[in-house]
Amino acid sequence: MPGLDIVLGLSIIVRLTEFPTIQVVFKQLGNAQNASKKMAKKTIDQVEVAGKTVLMRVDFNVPLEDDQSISDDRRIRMAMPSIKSVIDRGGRVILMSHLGRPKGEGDDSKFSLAPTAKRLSELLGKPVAFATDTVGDDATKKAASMSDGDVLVLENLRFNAGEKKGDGDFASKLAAMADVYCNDAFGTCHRKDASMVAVPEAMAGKPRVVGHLVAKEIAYLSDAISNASRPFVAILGGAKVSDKINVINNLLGICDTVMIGGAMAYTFSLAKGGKVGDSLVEADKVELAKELIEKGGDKLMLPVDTHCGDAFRADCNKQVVADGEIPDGWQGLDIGPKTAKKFADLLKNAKTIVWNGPMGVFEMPPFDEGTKAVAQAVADSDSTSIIGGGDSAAAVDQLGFADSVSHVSTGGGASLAMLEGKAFAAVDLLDEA
Ligand SMILES: Nc1ncnc2c1ncn2[C@@H]1O[C@H](COP(=O)(O)OP(=O)(O)O)[C@@H](O)[C@H]1O
Ligand SMILES: O=C(OP(=O)(O)O)[C@H](O)COP(=O)(O)O
Repeated sequence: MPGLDIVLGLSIIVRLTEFPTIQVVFKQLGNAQNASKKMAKKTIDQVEVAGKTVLMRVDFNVPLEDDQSISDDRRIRMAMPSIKSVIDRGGRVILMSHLGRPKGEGDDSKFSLAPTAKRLSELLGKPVAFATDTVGDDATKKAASMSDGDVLVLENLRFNAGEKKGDGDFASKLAAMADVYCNDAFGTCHRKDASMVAVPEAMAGKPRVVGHLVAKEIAYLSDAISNASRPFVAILGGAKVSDKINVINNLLGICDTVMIGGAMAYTFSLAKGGKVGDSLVEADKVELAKELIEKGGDKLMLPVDTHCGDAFRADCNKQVVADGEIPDGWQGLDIGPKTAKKFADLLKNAKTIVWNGPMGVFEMPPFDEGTKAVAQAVADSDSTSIIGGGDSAAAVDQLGFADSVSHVSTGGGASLAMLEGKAFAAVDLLDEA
């Protein structure tokens, strides 16, 4: 049986097969009364799978190029131990995931999971079947004709409106395909989508377990967060502004400093009465941003300058302007050099760093410079550093910093939710060991 190393703290390493019960401690920092909540979840290695079908929720929400090739396959590679654990023991695996946020209108084919099935087949060195739907004729037929050791990837769960709604009927159809449920989608553990909650609920009475990746991420993050040394800095960036702006309030109560870069910075510029041109903003979060500026004081570090372009293209005209002075027709695409230096200077002395979201459009040089400067500062610091998120992981890989940080997590929003001390309903309902 393949082993899995779980790093507990910074020095103790145990093998999952020798220590199959995951003891997870969630502890909200700075809140002694909240103490800790322990749980021990059954893992995929503890279930008899020979001749059985395992319905495994994975997070194959990978970054794609315009031609739909995968620019970073970390999330697929990280799901391999659980997949191999099942097929090596004579089980069958049906993989389900979402990719992106398809709107269900127009052509959503760019959100197809077909490229991930192809990549998985290359990694496994064996054919992987792909169903062009999730609970329709193709999936049902292909699931019914599987042999032991086979792997089938279903099309994007979010092509069905029932996924985001947590629809019971959709969940029952997925649940009917399998004998065992496995959650190995760490990046999606903070969601209550049908595949995360309603499907395991519909499979009550059958084994419902966590996979290697979920076990490893939760063990590492809960330990690193609950034993965090100070100064403790959170860095937030990226493009999921409405998701992440809501966590800042809690992070201000937990961390010593919260740094803001990426697209979220422009909602704060607006809140300060600045000009943001065509930058990405969330107009309905401006009032919240005002409150956060007031509450955060010096703890909340905002950009002082921005690198902007006159179009969302690498070959656009570019200039650096002071924060809040972006001209009409221009958009902020990265933090500016003064901000990068300010952030780097503070990060030098940090002892714990949790980072989610690139500082700018790192896929489009030179708008990768802010992310690179912050990554360099994290690498140079003497800290426990955790970088989470599909695009953030791609950024550190692409910019060559993946080996310089303590932990690259497959979940951005999920690692922030853990930092906030939030419980995961999608994990809580699974079987105790
Ligand atoms: N100023 C900006 N304007 C537009 N997009 C941005 C900006 N800064 C960062 N981004 C984009 O944010 C994306 C990543 O956002 P997000 O999904 O929130 O991160 P993660 O996947 O790491 O959680 C990247 O594709 C990056 O190009
Ligand atoms: O990429 C993800 O989250 P992340 O960008 O916070 O790491 C997960 O796949 C969850 O996707 P969602 O935020 O569209 O639910």
